[in-house]
Amino acid sequence: MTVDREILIRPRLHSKEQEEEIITSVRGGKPNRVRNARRRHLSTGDSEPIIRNKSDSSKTIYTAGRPPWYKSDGADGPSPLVIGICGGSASGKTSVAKNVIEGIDVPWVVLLAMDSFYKGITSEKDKELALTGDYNFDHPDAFDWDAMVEILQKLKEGKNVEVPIYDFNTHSRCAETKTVYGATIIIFEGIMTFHAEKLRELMDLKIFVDTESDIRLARRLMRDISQRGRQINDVLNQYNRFVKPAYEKYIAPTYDLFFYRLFTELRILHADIVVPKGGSNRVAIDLIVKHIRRELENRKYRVIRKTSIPRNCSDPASLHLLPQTRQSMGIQTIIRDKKTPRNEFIFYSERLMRLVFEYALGFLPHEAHTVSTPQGLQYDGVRFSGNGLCGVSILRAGETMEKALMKVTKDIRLGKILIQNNPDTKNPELYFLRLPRGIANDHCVLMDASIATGAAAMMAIRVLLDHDVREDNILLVSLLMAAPGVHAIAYAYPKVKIITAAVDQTVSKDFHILPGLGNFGDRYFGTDASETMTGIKEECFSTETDASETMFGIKEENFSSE
Ligand SMILES: Nc1ncnc2c1ncn2[C@@H]1O[C@H](COP(=O)(O)OP(=O)(O)O)[C@@H](O)[C@H]1O
Ligand SMILES: O=c1ccn([C@@H]2O[C@H](COP(=O)(O)O)[C@@H](O)[C@H]2O)c(=O)[nH]1
Repeated sequence: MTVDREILIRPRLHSKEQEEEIITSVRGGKPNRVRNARRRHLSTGDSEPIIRNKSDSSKTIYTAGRPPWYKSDGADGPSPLVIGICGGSASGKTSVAKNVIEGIDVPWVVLLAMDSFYKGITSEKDKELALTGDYNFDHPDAFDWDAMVEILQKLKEGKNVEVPIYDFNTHSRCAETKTVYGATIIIFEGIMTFHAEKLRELMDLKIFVDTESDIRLARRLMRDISQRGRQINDVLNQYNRFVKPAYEKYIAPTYDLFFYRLFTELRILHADIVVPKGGSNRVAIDLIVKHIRRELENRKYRVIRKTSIPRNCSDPASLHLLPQTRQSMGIQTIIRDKKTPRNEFIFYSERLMRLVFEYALGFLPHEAHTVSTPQGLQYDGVRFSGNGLCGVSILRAGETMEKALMKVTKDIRLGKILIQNNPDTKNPELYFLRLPRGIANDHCVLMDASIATGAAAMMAIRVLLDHDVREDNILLVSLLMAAPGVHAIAYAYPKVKIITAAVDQTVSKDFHILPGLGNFGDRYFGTDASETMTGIKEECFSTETDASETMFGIKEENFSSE
């Protein structure tokens, strides 16, 4: 397993040390709260959980999975396709996985490494053995099989999981874990991925990467010396004592008839496809990609949005509804009225925004704070006790809320996310991203004027999490939400506080909130729906970005807004 510089998105602000941190990244998503600039070799955790598609730079793939769109009520949704990739150490498993991911071109993919499940060593004696290549990491007993099965099973069910992170330098698990979400496709790669029956049962396709032993040894020598801090003699010793025999006994018999006959009592042939020459075998990769695409088509992959909720389903604990006073009800009545002219619609919706923001700010952490009044007396009050506060709008309707947020919060830093539905796949896609600098330590007010199925909001939450914002530091604020959207978001992200002025019960088949208030953006901006798609993008890119800076089709920019 190696670091591929090319496929990482690197935001431009990084200093040399931060850059160092990024290129130490390995496969998968971002380690939680890993802030170590020291170059480390970890089992998992690309610093940016994104892969750029080399053949089409406008496509972006999220390798830490996608939010569990399905099962907002524990119900259906197509099961993800699980692909197992097995092969000897340094055979090119990771390279094959990445080439396949780029070829299949779906936005949400989980890339999980078996290395993450090494038990690791704790005793001083074992550490000394590991140093000289005398500890056996190539035996099934070196892995935590129960954790592997549990995590893969959960991902297959669309749930999010905490994946351990393994440090090859210290031969131990890191304190941090990495949050990974279920996805359309889950790729699980490692030296013994076909070893356990319970794991094999979860796999829909089993690929074996077959690379000559001398090439594997040469690659391993280079990798272990340059990335895992080993000495040449120790690498050779470990290879001869453990890696080679384990390959012949546990790995090769899962696909190779010769070794299978030698160890027939242990293994049967499991691989569906054998890829000779690994990642450079374009023909094999193309065939695999075609097969996977056909499978996905058969499974009818779509973001299935919930347009209803089960009967008697109570409100989730994370939902906070603005107190329904006559004042807020009166404003709602005006903005829901189709006869309300645009200037009044803007005026009253902005009033409602201020009310809902004031209410939302009450959910931020506060601490006791005493001040002296001009009369020389003390007043025991409270003040905001968080690190910082920022607002992020989901374009375009969320942008209408920025002015109201700035009226109630002084000097707030703002960011924007543009998410649009792909008209063919109906999947939400990320087009534009501009987040305030240092957002990871902030409480973040995520805003959208109306939320129907919750798909765009969930993607936006996911983007914030990918930028290290803590789930419990996110306040999702809107004027109107549909109940199915509330439940879907609360199920996927239970720690996000959902704050809204109103909840309507129904979403129509074409994803309109009923009774609703119409298309908020169109009514606010005075546009009509047919102009909306192109209008938003042009508006967004012409005012906020420099097209030359657009990376990989998504503009990702960190800035501080004064
Ligand atoms: N087809 C190839 N040609 C040249 N080098 C390769 C090829 N495939 C992989 N490598 C290199 O070999 C090393 C191991 O590859 P990797 O995909 O990480 O293997 P694994 O995941 O099986 O350990 C890496 O340094 C990688 O860049
Ligand atoms: O602490 C450790 C854990 C594992 N290894 C070696 O790693 C390879 C598996 O990783 P690949 O990326 O698939 O090559 C395995 O052969 C172990 O020998 C280690 O050296 N130290």
